[in-house]
Amino acid sequence: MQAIGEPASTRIKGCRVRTSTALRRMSELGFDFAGIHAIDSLDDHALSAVRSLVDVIVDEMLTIEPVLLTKVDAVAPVARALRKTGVRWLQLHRTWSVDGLDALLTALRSEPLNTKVIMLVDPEETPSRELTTEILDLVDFVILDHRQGGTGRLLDSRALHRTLDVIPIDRVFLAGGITPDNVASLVSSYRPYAVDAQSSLLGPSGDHDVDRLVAFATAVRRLGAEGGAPRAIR
Ligand SMILES: O=C(O)c1ccccc1N[C@@H]1O[C@H](COP(=O)(O)O)[C@@H](O)[C@H]1O
Repeated sequence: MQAIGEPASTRIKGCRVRTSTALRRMSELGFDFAGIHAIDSLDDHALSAVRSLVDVIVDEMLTIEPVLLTKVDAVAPVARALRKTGVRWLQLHRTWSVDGLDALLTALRSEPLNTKVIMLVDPEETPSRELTTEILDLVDFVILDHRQGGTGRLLDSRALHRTLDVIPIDRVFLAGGITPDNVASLVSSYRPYAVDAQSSLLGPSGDHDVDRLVAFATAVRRLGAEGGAPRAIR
């Protein structure tokens, strides 16, 4: 995986990874991040499923970073989940209060994991400039997506542009309806730190579809190899 701060092409995150097969395939294809869901609960059952995927990454030395994705918004269970699974990247798919976030980060600082936090900002909710700036002061990255998540719908472009006036693009995971067909154009236009896709990578069975994974990774990597298309004027 590319290191933070390295000038590099846009990273790729694939979400809702549930099987070791999908994990291996994504790693082989050069996906940088695997989003592993524990959306509504961080109980032992959910954490053991996350842990078994993390074990595959560690045991097989896969070059993909697991991201724990949750809507749980309480400090103790989130800190425990990271401790129990060994995951170092956390996606909070819910807007925390600034005080809550502060408490979480204080708790995480006492852990040895050096967790990177990605927090949801939904551009269509027109977050205030002040709130967005406060969030940016606390977290490492934001994910721009619909609050609901997993919608397969693109963000409204005017709302997206408004939000990107406040958030540096190299701290953005861009999500929401990104597909193998539209990802090249979005990367060329915005050059986010990472693109994130879920619905478009799943086949009818709900599992990751190999052809879609290949098409998605190829579309992003081809741009990187070409040095990227010129940034679009917004
Ligand atoms: O997929 C879900 O059900 C989900 C539920 C709650 C929060 C996030 C969820 N999914 C995340 O949504 C983005 C984008 O998905 P899509 O490409 O638009 O389908 C991705 O990070 C998913 O992990």
